[in-house]
Amino acid sequence: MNENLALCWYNLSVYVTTKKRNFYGKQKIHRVKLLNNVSGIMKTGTLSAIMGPSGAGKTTLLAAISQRITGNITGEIHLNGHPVDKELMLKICGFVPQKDLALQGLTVKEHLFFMAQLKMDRRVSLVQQTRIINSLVEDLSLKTCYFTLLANLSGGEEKRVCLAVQMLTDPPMLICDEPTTGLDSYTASNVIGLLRQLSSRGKAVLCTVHQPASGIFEMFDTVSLLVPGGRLAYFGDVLDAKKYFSQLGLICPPAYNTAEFVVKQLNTLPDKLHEKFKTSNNYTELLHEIDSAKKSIHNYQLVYGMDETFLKFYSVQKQSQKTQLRLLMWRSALVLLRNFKKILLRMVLYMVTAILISAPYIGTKFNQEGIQNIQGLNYSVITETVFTQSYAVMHTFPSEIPILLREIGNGVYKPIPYYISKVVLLIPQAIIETLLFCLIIYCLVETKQEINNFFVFSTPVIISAIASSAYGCCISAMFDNISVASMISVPVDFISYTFSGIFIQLSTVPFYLSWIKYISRFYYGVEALSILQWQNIDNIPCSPNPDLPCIHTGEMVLQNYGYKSTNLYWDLYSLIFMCMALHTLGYFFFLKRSRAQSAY
Ligand SMILES: Nc1ncnc2c1ncn2[C@@H]1O[C@H](COP(=O)(O)OP(=O)(O)OP(=O)(O)O)[C@@H](O)[C@H]1O
Repeated sequence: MNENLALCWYNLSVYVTTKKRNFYGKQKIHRVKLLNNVSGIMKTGTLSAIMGPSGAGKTTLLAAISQRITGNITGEIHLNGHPVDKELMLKICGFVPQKDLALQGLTVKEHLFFMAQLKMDRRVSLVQQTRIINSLVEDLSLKTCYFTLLANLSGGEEKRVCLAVQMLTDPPMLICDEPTTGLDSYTASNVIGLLRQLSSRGKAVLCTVHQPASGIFEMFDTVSLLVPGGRLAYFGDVLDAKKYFSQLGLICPPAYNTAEFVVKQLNTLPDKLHEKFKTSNNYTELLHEIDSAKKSIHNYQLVYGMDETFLKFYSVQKQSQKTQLRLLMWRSALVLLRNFKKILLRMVLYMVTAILISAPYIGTKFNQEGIQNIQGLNYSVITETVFTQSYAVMHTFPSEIPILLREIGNGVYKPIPYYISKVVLLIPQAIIETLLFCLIIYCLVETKQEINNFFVFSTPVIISAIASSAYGCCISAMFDNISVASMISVPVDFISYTFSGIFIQLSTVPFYLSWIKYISRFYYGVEALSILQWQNIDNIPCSPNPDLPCIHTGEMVLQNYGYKSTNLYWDLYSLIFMCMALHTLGYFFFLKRSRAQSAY
């Protein structure tokens, strides 16, 4: 990229709304200003820094400039004189976040190829992709960790992998949030050296640095200094910063780290430094520079209403949603297989539970006493299945959500292929686990009088399992916090299983509560299993004691629990409908969150 690009931001402010409760529990909405009229500029061939105390608003400024924030932004952002929109910024500006999020079960090679296929133009062949990846691996010294799992990378390697991912599309601008945090001074210097190289090759690079070690600060060309409240305290050449501070009477002692000195002043005199800067020559120069950068508009031609410089980024053809789905399924399956031990442990625990559940019912006779036992077993089978499948998804899905919301926010793929890939992988998992679970119970307990086919016995259980994993998906898409999801789920589940028909004769439930059974995952499963168990049975032996009541037929058993023998297909179809409704709801919650989430 040889063109001279200039991205300038003028009087940029960012607001967010926060909710606070007062002493009486009344909710008040506050509008908080995170950035306060900040201006600055970044240009091709320069390495710029943003520095300031923790919480000053450095990350917020980067996110606002790169248009990856969802808060309310005011002010102007111009690229070569044109107001720049989010779509273009996502395409031309790579963003390396402070904490990279990626599925840790992939190796560096797998992660780079996965990202290359989704981020690059789909017309780029695999051979070309490999060539680009190899050259990035060489440039960023990633050869030694090319086959290492992301989970095992060192801090410096992690930053370089993240940089490589952003470099795949060769964006002319690169924004890095604290690329040196957590690194020793040698590695930090290497990372900044790398960014320096990229800027000298014609990229505009901007990054935040917390407190750079001596020598690192001087590697930057320009610096923006922020004080708490997101206010600008300096913008200008790094080498002039020391002079500027000494003009204010703040003299950096000899042999003292300039960056450390500057940050100390920002912490101790925030208001004074902000006020002084607004009346300084540096600020006037900055405004003048922004003004002339805006006027460079005349040098660029518009083609189809777009700046011709960026036409190639607009014409990038992303992978189709079908290919995105295939790639996402490949990634999820790989991570799943790498977690083989966890899956095995889960499977073993599930099978042990099946044995423990069956144990009290082994030897159950088909007589009056056996009725309660068989119904108890039906209830245990469905309850265990519903809980296991719901809570397994509720605990695995949220851990991935921050990663994929960021990937979706950065335009790597669309929400729908991700959601489908997740569901498509969850279904076979639920089927296999439930089949093995049912097999153990079917073999250990003699409930085969009527259910003489194992697959008939397991069908309602499997459908309950699939509907329950849909419930888990829906709840975890709804809440970003697993503890809130669990808190909501516990009373919902408690009410649902109360209406399964085991604890209460369903026909005696008052009409204003009877609807609850229709939203109970437990009710449909237990009723379906009971119908399969008892339908067509008319020879249940009575107790030898003539004083005890006798239930002769299966129909009577069903009536006793408030179930209807004609409801079998209604139960199964209701579970299928519930599954589809929960996934649709889950997808919409997921979509809503992906739109509201900042992509940094
Ligand atoms: N969504 C939000 N709602 C409310 N406050 C927020 C939100 N995002 C950030 N803040 C607040 O804005 C301030 C600036 O945050 P930011 O992350 O930009 O700081 P920073 O300078 O990058 O800090 P650090 O160096 O510690 O990473 C902080 O006080 C933070 O708590």
